[in-house]
Amino acid sequence: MADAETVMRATDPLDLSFSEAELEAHREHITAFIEGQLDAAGVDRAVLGLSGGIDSTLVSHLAVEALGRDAVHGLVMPSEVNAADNMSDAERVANDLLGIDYDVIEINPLVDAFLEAYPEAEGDQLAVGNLRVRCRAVLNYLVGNHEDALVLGTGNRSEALVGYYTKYGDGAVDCHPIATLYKQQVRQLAKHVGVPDDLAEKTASAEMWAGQTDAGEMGMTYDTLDSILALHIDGGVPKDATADHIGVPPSVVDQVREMYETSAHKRAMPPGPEPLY
Ligand SMILES: Nc1ncnc2c1ncn2[C@@H]1O[C@H](COP(=O)(O)OP(=O)(O)OC[C@H]2O[C@@H]([n+]3cccc(C(=O)O)c3)[C@H](O)[C@@H]2O)[C@@H](O)[C@H]1O
Ligand SMILES: Nc1ncnc2c1ncn2[C@@H]1O[C@H](COP(=O)(O)OP(=O)(O)OP(=O)(O)O)[C@@H](O)[C@H]1O
Ligand SMILES: [Mg+2]
Repeated sequence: MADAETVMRATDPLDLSFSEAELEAHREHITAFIEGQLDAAGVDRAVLGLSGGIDSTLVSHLAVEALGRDAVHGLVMPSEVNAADNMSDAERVANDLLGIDYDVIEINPLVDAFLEAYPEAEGDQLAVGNLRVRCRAVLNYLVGNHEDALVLGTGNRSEALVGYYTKYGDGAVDCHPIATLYKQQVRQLAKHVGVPDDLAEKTASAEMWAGQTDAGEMGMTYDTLDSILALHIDGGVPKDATADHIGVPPSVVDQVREMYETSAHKRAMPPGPEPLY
């Protein structure tokens, strides 16, 4: 077991790679966190969406380590825009890797019902994509209420810092077990705990519409994003020095800062006015 003294953070803020001791420490830290969250809530079950992507694969794996396979319920929730191989990967994770109970729930009828109620949004790619994500959140909480289970989030530090998630969609959860990890560290930890490489190295996609990739939409890879977040946003290194260090134009650093600033509302409780009295 790694203790605090053997787990030294890298001194180079650009070096986001963990040592084996650090990976083991994160594994223990996160499993203890999951267990602690359930204990504090007085429940002994957890539910989460399984997309076949690496974030949900890692969180479900760590949840099973923390709670045991009988305590974790997976929901595979395909829509018409999900790639079939991602949905079969999600079932592979539930069946072969973890051996947990899971349901496959098609969300198209739910999405269609909303669009029948409000046809004006039909064809609005982002609004309908967010609707798909929020339909899954409703199902997570339906199961969570019914089974007395907490809803586990799968958001990582990279997504949280730039608001790359749907407010009250995949952001609607009871806790965020991998919130401290940049995306590339999610992949490292996944490999460390035994997730097969083909899953750990998969191209990240929100799958809110057909063919969407995170890197395509954000206009940069997670490696670039992570480096800018670590140096400039978390590390306080000035824009030009960050751009030089990473080898990107300063405008890319500006873009990340703008995403960070305009998504501040997603990282805060909804505000109300100060008390009048
Ligand atoms: N300043 C402000 N103060 C308070 N609230 C503010 C606000 N600005 C917007 N808002 C509210 O926030 C809403 C916009 O936020 P939101 O509804 O989330 O929508 P939005 O941020 O526009 O879109 C979600 C983004 O996250 C990405 N995503 C979503 C889901 C999963 C993943 C993934 O990686 O798997 C990625 C998706 O591809 C897209 O780029 C506005 O309609 C408004 O209601
Ligand atoms: N089709 C789906 N079925 C069930 N849950 C889903 C589905 N699509 C998305 N989710 C849930 O929404 C979360 C956010 O999606 P996101 O794409 O950020 O993560 P991921 O798919 O696990 O990993 P990656 O970012 O590498 O694609 C997922 O981790 C999962 O919990
Ligand atoms: Mg995904």
